[in-house]
Amino acid sequence: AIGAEKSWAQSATDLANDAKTTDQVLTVGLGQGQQRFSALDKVNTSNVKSLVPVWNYSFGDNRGQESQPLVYKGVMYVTTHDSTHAIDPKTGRGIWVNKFEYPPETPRIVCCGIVNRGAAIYNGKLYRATLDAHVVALNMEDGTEVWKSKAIDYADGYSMTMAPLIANGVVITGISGGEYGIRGFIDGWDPETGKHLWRRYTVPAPDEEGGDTWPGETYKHGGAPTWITGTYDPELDLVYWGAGNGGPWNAEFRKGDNLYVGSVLALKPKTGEIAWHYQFSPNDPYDYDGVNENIIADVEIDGKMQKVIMHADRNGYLYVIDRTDGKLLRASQYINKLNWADGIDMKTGRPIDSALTKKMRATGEKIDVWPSAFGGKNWFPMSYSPKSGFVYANTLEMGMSYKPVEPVFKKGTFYFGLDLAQLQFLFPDDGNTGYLRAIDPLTGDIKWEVGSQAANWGGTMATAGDLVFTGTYTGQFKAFDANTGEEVWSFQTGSGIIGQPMTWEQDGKQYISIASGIGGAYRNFIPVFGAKNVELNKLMASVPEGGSIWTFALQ
Ligand SMILES: O=C(O)c1cc(C(=O)O)c2c(n1)C(=O)C(=O)c1cc(C(=O)O)[nH]c1-2
Repeated sequence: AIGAEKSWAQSATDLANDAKTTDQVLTVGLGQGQQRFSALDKVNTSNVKSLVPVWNYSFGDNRGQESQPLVYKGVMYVTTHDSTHAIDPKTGRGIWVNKFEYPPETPRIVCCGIVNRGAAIYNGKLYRATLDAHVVALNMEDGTEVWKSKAIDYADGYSMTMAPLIANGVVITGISGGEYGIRGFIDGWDPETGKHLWRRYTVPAPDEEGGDTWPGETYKHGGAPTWITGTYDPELDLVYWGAGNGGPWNAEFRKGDNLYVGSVLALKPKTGEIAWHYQFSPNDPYDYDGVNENIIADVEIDGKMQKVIMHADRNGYLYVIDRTDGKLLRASQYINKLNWADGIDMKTGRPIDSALTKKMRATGEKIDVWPSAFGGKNWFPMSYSPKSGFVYANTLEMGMSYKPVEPVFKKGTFYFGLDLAQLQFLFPDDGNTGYLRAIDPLTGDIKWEVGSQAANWGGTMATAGDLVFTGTYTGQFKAFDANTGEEVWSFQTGSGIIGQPMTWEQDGKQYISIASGIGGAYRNFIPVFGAKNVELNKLMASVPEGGSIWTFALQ
């Protein structure tokens, strides 16, 4: 049988080396630091024109496909919202499928897309989360369930879409539900038994540190969801995990900084203890979340090598932060239009409220704010190439009309405190709702950009072959020259792409994979809150559903 000789030796060392070992991909992000950079250069700018599909595997599922596949010892593992698949990565033949059910009412408490973003693997088991807020371990050999542990009751507005993270022998998971007035947290689990080890609330109780940043009982529905997988630095033994928007969005009913809304937390993986935090958007009135990925890199800044994380926040600023202590090193605007703030105060690390935000806070008047609640970049991860020194990000150019009103908490329903009848997405005159951008993380300079009418909603991957791969909403999987932005290859995958590219090598050949299958928040919300953009809606409606995974190699 395929993979029968496996020793299941993947360990903490294998995980730490994942970015270097090109014959396997053990982690979402192509390494614990999630640079999404591959050292493979067999496919490069001079031969990428000969990239052709090797196989296509159907999930038999019409939901959005956001999962990044993993490859270990000649088997590919990929997740959907309700199934996990093991596939022979050379032929696309299925090996096993684990299909599971969640209560049919679950989608009602999922804000943005019936999706799953991937799995983690460790010591012979594959870990994933379920939409109804469970964590599951599967036997990698045959897909049977080893354990299943409940994180929390989905009926209270909690769900799970992220991939788990393995750090220092602990399975770590976050939670979704920021639109439903949850109280966010991060959990640690025992990988062998599924025993719950610790919970770190991302909204502190009144008697905990940071508890005084929440008035009265507001912390109970304070949000700060943790729906994007964190990164791990084994040397510092710190996990970097984002905490999202406040509940309700309307911040006048929770005056204060509201820790740890819109923040990155540095956690000790064994205990969940907080080593430091940095808050991107104190009080966050606009659903700017703070959950986006934190890429680990070592870069020269001010004449010395520094251990940093890079983070393109939904609030429109790209941050470089010292990952040893949380000190802000750089912050630069990475989108065209931003009017909620006048910049970041480099001394305090805090954004400076613009006159517009001050007016909204003082009067409660309707405003047109940029970026929109989707942010300058949503969940779809950027990549960082240590070769070029640039990050490659799919960015968004949208604003929103925003009218705060008094919030009403009702279990399992949207907790916004906004007049939804007046919530509208706003679009730039030139018709580009998003750009793929090569950005210098230290200056914010944009080296090149490629605009799209329907914004790209998937991740990017950079390679040593000087290529950047990403997919489009309308279904083309594309490669760009990392240095010039020239489109050098394209293939239509049949449905829209909102997945995360990955690559590995097997028997001397480089393979590149991407899931195709439209869905996610852009699909769900643009037709409702962006209905005035008739052309965009027509284009988006023309994209057929259909979940599958494609794998490519040189002819
Ligand atoms: O606050 C949350 O808990 C939460 C969860 C999720 C999710 O789990 O997918 C999204 C968001 N928020 C969100 O704000 C958002 O824009 C978003 C986009 C998507 C997607 O899959 O396209 N998910 C989510």
